[in-house]
Amino acid sequence: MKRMHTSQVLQELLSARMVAIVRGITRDQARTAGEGLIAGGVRLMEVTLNTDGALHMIEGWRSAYDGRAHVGAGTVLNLAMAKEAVQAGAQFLISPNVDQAVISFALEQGIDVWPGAMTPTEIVAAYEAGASAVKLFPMGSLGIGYLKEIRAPLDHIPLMATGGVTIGNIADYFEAGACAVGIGSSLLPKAELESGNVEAVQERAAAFVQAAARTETDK
Ligand SMILES: O=C[C@H](O)COP(=O)(O)O
Repeated sequence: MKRMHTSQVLQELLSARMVAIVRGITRDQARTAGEGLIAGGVRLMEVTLNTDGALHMIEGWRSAYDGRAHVGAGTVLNLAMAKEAVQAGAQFLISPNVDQAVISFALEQGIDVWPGAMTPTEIVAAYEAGASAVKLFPMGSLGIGYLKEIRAPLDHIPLMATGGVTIGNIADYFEAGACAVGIGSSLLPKAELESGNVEAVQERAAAFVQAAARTETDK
């Protein structure tokens, strides 16, 4: 099995411990989001492919924030979408599902792929196929207890908890064993993006970055 445990993007994920997710935003809002996230210290940013103009946003963020953040594609459901995302410059691929063709393609391209899985069988299948981490989704519905139980037999697999992560519960996910979290709506509220308030995005992003940062008590 090919695995990329030493990739720079994975190291960044394990160090920053958070990925900012944008979904369903406009081009103007992507500019506001990008500027605020970067200013707030976010180092991994994902545009979901079910966002109109997602590929342009990935291209735009890549050229605007090169060297400051890694930009990836989310909601990569199949091989065709994976190819488009990589063509646009995506540096990592995230999915809500486990698709072997997407994983194989990412490995061929030397790009990290973090498929979304819920059950132990799906999680192990994704990892055995070569994913460098697995997105545990949807955490908002599964709950912290689920993550804790899954970690017991699967503590060799880095799990990125995604769905329902807020500033109020983010610490619980790390305590339960998440290697990182994916954060969408609570990090980038629609109203803030609609008003173009870069400072508000920056402030919120900085609070999440600080909450995700490793402390001495972390394992
Ligand atoms: O795919 C990930 C989710 O869209 C993020 O969920 P969230 O908005 O609850 O953070």
